[in-house]
Amino acid sequence: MSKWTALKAHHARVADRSILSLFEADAARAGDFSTRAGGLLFDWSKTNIDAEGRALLLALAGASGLAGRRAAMFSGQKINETEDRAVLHIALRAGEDQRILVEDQDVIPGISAGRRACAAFAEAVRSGGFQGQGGKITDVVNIGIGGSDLGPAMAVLALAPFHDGPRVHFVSNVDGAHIHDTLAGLNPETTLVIVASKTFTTIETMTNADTAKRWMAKRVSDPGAQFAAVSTAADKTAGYGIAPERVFGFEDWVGGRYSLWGPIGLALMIAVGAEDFGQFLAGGAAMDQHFLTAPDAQNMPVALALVGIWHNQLCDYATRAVLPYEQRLSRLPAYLQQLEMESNGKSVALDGSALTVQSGPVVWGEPGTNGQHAFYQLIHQGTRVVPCEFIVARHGHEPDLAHQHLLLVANCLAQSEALLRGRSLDEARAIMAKRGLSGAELERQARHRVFPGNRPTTTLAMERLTPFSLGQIIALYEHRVFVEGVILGINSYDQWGVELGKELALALQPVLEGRTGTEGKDGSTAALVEFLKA
Ligand SMILES: O=P(O)(O)OC[C@H]1O[C@](O)(CO)[C@@H](O)[C@@H]1O
Repeated sequence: MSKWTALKAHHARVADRSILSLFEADAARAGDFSTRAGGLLFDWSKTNIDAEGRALLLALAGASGLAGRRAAMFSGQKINETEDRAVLHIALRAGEDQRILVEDQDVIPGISAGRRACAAFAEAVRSGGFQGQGGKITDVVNIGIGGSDLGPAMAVLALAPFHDGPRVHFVSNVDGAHIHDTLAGLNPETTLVIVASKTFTTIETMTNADTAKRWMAKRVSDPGAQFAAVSTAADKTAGYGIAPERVFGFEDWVGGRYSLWGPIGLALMIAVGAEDFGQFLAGGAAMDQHFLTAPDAQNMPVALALVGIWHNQLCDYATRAVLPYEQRLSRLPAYLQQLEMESNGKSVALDGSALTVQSGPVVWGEPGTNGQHAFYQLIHQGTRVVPCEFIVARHGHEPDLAHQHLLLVANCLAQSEALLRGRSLDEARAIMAKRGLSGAELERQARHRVFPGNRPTTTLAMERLTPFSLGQIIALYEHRVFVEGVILGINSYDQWGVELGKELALALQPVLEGRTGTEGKDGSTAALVEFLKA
């Protein structure tokens, strides 16, 4: 029997079981289904996975070649086969004493030199050693999209309590409203623009960079002097007129959505300083060590992946909600959408054959408690089950507002408890009876107040959101995506699915300008062009 078949048979046997019954049968369950790594706690006991299910999932992971693929990634082998590239974001946070070879070349010295160059520039911007035409830099605008935006934007917000540098803004959308509203109120003479693009060809980024240059040129005699670039394409940055000392390069074996750890993190480094950025890297490196050395059964990224596989593949839950009870992680769901969906949203296996399992799930979410007053209604009482992943810290950063943090934590725990327990019809009837209802009206009202419960959740808990713990969490999710991708048998590191839309958008520009016609377009697109063309 294949590992998948065995798992499916097990799932069929336990699918209708109540998760609460697992706690009743095993007093030690919470500890047994919790995984710890460097101060983080991942509680996956509020799922329907039992000891047998876990053993079968671990066997599946083992049989998928996880150990070999992990070793291959960490040793610089070209596991991104469709792009013929190594996958080495882990090298960006590795210590200077490590050696990682790509085609017999140690990549660590180059990474260390790049890190030092970024740190020197970031510190110069922060201290005033680097100035704009109008003096010390007050504002930094990072222009990038996808992996060149979501990571730094998420992390800059997450680490707000550590900011002591200039204000940092992010422009990503080609919608002119984004750059217009961001630049409004900024002083071009004290603004630094970072053009962040791995390829330096992305149309949104290059269009916004041109707009920023024109805005700056109105007040600054040499706008290029207040531009920096982060890219793998040194030839293109030079062509754009940015002096080489402000160009920070990285290698093509760093995928866009995995690039926050290197020069793409420049905006973060300017905001919090090189030392705190180093702590962020240290957190990521600590998670790497854990992932490499902890046995699979005690391995946190593996645990997250097994829960993900169980819910997506066995239970057929098509989405998962990421719900940080931490306002400053409000961009984390968007960041994870790219990380997870661009990585594991594929229909083809490594060998080019059609995938025989589902691709990765839809990832979405919002911070708690806001979500509670918006979409949790469906999570509690809707007909579809949405596995929820809660994230919470023991402490906030506002000692004067500790009572608010306590309320936040109470809400987080209450949600997973409510989703586990639910409320039975009898309990709802008792509540209605207490309110003085009886008969058919009591019955009718009680039915609306039933919570089915038995809805799976996990909770990732930490001491406090710091540069180090943020690094741990981001690396944790990266490795989770890797493990899920290995189990699904796909390449998590290419993204061919983004190409077609880009090509068609380019072709539609002259059609919308009226320079070419709508021949060959489907009826809907042609009609929309007619309606929307300027
Ligand atoms: O950094 P670049 O090359 O501008 O690309 C931005 C983003 O665009 C994508 O290629 C998707 O369109 C992402 O993978 C990438 O993060």
